[in-house]
Amino acid sequence: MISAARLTVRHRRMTAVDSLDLELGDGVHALLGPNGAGKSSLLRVLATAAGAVEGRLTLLERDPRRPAERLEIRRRLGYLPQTFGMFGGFTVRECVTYAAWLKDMPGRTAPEAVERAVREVGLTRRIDDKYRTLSGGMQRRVGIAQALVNRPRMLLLDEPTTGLDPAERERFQTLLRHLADSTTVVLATHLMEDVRSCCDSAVILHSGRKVFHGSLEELRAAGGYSAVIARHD
Ligand SMILES: Nc1ncnc2c1ncn2[C@@H]1O[C@H](COP(=O)(O)OP(=O)(O)OP(=O)(O)O)[C@@H](O)[C@H]1O
Repeated sequence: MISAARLTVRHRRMTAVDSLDLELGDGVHALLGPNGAGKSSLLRVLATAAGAVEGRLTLLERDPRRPAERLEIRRRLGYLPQTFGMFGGFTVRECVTYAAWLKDMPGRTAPEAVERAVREVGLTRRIDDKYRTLSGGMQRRVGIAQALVNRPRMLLLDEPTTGLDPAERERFQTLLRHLADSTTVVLATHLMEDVRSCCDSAVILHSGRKVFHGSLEELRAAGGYSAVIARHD
């Protein structure tokens, strides 16, 4: 559950997210908008990786400004940033175990959770291979496994399907549909195919402002993504 009121994010003098009001519950929510609209900036704040400068934010009924509550949020969070790197010498298992450790998962449940997450992204055969020996799409899937390992209640994905082959993209969309019942998923993407196949609703940002929030039917009724953007250009 994500609840934001007049949330504002700035990079120096540039306002990346401007006075955003947003309520998101369980389900898969597309976060759309042109390059530079503020999607990644918003996701970083929702992931508690950066602070908002103004406004109110509640994540999973907790206040991320309070250190103890922020820790509780992080334990229940999965975040795949737009770009990420791992130590090339780590194996897939070690990369995902490292994420489990950062999320404070109990040592006795972590190994099984790591294997499950690696299976969910289809990398079981490569689990003991080094990260640097994987293809770009496979490295992306390691990032997805890291985000999934703690069975997060809130899952934030910044362009997760970039570089995935069609079969893996489909597997990923199916996985998100399974998670939708019990997880608040925010999926920043430029791919309308991802939106159509697995999202319940769409939020469109334009120059840091929310210009649309509704179901996919409502988006169609509004003329589709391009029409909404054109009205605000
Ligand atoms: N670290 C930073 N320092 C300064 N400005 C930044 C920084 N990160 C983002 N910005 C600016 O904030 C605005 C929003 O960028 P952001 O990356 O959030 O957009 P986006 O919607 O994710 O774009 P894209 O679709 O290209 O990934 C842009 O104008 C960008 O130049």
